[in-house]
Amino acid sequence: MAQQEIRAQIGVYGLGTMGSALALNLADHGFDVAVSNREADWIDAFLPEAAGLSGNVTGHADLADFVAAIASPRTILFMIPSTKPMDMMIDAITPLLSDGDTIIDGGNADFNDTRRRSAALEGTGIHFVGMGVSGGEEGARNGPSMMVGGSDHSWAQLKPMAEAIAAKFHGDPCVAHLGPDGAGHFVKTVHNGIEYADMQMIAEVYGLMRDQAGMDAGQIGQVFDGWREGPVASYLIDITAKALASTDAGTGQPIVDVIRDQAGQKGTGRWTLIEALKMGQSASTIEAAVGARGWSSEGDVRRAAQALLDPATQPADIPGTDDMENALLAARILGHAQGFRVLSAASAEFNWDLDLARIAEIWRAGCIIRSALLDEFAGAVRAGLPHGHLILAPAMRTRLTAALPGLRRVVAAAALSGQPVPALSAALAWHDTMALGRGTANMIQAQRDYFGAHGFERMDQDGAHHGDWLR
Ligand SMILES: NC(=O)C1=CN([C@@H]2O[C@H](COP(=O)(O)OP(=O)(O)OC[C@H]3O[C@@H](n4cnc5c(N)ncnc54)[C@H](OP(=O)(O)O)[C@@H]3O)[C@@H](O)[C@H]2O)C=CC1
Ligand SMILES: O=C(CO)[C@H](O)[C@H](O)COP(=O)(O)O
Repeated sequence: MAQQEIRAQIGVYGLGTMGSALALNLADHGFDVAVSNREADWIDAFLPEAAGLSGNVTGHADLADFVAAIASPRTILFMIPSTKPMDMMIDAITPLLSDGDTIIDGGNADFNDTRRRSAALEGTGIHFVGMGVSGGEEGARNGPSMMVGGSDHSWAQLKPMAEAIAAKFHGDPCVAHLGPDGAGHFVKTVHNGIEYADMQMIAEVYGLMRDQAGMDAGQIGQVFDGWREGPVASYLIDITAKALASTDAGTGQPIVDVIRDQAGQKGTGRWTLIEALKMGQSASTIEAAVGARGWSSEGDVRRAAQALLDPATQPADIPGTDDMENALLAARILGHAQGFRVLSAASAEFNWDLDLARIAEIWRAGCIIRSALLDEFAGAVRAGLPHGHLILAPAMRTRLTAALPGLRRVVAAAALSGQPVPALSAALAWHDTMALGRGTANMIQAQRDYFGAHGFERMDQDGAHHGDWLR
């Protein structure tokens, strides 16, 4: 067969961490892959890695050659920054494409951009897919979780390849077509928001052990190692245990002890919040996590403030590690419940008809937030959420009743001893807000009516009312 007759089933553009791993995963599963990259050197460096895999991998420095190497209708996956570079690449590649071809943005995109790009290509015959990919480099290489938004036509093209390379939970591929345009990227954004909250909660418990219980990294690592099999078992607990056991080659110290306490962020956590707030939702655990990353960047101020601020700490019994495990368990349920609530609101807002149970199912393996609890979440969502809330599902109520005492003791001890636990506190405060039939918003309404004549509803009469305020 002549060389030009061999056409790849998929093109992968962008051979960075994620693109190269996904291309290798595809080739490992027998798919023929055409690859390209802005800097051609990366293509030459990449191709030897793909040698010997079952699929044929060809490299193409020229964009037109890359497109020509892919069988029609084409499926082209971009793993590049989903910001300006994605717009530039859409502009560059679109004139080379034909009716029925699909461009996939597999990066972490703001779903508003995905909707804009989908709308711009509407009617051109070219389809646009926003696909969230989770699992980091290792997941991309060996089985990620993927959240797809786009047309049925594109999904039909992509499905066999996506299902083959996805992580499997008891044989079920962790990938699904979740809706049109921005649905996949929105779900990935909320996944990352939950990821932020979970990471922050773990960091807070680590802080209690380090700063209040006086444990060193090795000792804390052993506690997390012991949690790898229990109810809080998760990928993030796993890597926390491994990170705590890792040593810095240069100094011989635990590596966590030489890392500056300043967290980076690329936007997905913040986007979750922005979208939640726009829809009148509060994802307070995620907000606490995003805020904590923000405050962490003010290291110089915090070091100066430590000498100036008196925390007026009070004696506290530092809870044992069983309480801390329960605190993480309860807070993880509450954090996920907020995430699912945001998804549910977005589904209604954008008419996506998101299948929340399927979303929970495709998060059971491959993704960063995979955990022992996710199968329980999936079961609870599939059974139907009372009043639309995960925390009201019978299995979750049972779990919360057992774990909340630990969360309360941890938050109380942290407050007394001056240890910041913003995400754990936010989780508890949200639980208690939801558990209080008569809250305190009557006072907010009184104040609003007092200063602004905004009116209020009464419990005993219909209609809008004003108070006879003393002035
Ligand atoms: N790393 C992770 O854990 C995860 C990342 N993602 C997302 O995947 C995408 C890729 O991330 P990752 O692989 O980590 O990033 P890398 O930095 O490893 O690679 C970035 C890739 O984008 C290319 N690129 C950058 N700018 C441009 C441009 N202007 N035009 C064309 N190509 C460009 C780079 O090409 P060049 O070699 O020429 O610089 C390179 O191939 C991002 O959207 C990221 O958010 C999603 C899930 C997890
Ligand atoms: O999508 C991911 C994991 O799911 C990426 O690793 C992402 O970069 C994580 O977000 P941030 O860099 O803001 O911590």
